[in-house]
Amino acid sequence: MASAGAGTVSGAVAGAVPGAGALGASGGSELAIDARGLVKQFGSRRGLDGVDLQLPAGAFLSIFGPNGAGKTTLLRMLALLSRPTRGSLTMLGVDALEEPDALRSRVGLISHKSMLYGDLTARENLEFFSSLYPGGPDCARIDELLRLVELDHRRNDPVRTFSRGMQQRLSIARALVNDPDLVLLDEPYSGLDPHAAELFDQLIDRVRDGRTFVMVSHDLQKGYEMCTHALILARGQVVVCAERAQIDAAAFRDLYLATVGVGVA
Ligand SMILES: Nc1ncnc2c1ncn2[C@@H]1O[C@H](COP(=O)(O)OP(=O)(O)OP(=O)(O)O)[C@@H](O)[C@H]1O
Repeated sequence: MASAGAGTVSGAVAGAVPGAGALGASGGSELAIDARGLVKQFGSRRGLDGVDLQLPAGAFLSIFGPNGAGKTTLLRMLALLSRPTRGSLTMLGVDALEEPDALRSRVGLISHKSMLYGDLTARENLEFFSSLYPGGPDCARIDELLRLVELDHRRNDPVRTFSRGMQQRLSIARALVNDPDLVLLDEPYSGLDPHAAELFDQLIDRVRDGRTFVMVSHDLQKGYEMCTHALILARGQVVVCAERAQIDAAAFRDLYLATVGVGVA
């Protein structure tokens, strides 16, 4: 499965990593993501250049790659914030290009930008985001989430008075307010101190149950440790796509380093 190479990288990868874009989706297992031939054209520049990805439900995929490799472009597509120029994308069994609205409530996004309203309290933020989904605000769930992220005692404080780590915890609650099946993490550790990062780890562990995660990370070691599956992009193409169990850690690091400097499309 190590697939479509990016320039010099493909030679280094060939034969080194098993599998392909199928990520060990064994017969019969449900796919959370089934992307085929995704292309994103920005004028004369190509952000994604034929990306295939088949990810089983319940997996944790870490996406790596140098600056400009296409990680954000791919994540934005999965978050239904951007459409591919070409290709197909099915998520959670739904055609994401034909029926994006049917998917929005099933996908949550946590990025290094908190996407919270500073003048609203923690609770008001969650009520607002909850009200965007069918059924309106779910007060019991909001209370449960505030306890989960250990912000119950700050529920009535404006978010602008929160530390970065606290905002990040609240953004997890925001992303989970609609109980999504697919959670997208865009460099969630960016700007967190070691303690806040540890708390964030614990929170992610506590909300893993049955959900599928996709995380973009520049931290090779952390991203590798957390994932069940790994994807390396360079120049908008898939360089490596494999179950972690199939990847030797040292070889993976070498493969990743080989992409640095060839990522910008
Ligand atoms: N809105 C846009 N308009 C034009 N080009 C874009 C746009 N968004 C992304 N690109 C280009 O697409 C390519 C991939 O960008 P992308 O942001 O996905 O990379 P990335 O892997 O997330 O990089 P980084 O690690 O720096 O965040 C780059 O060449 C970038 O310049």
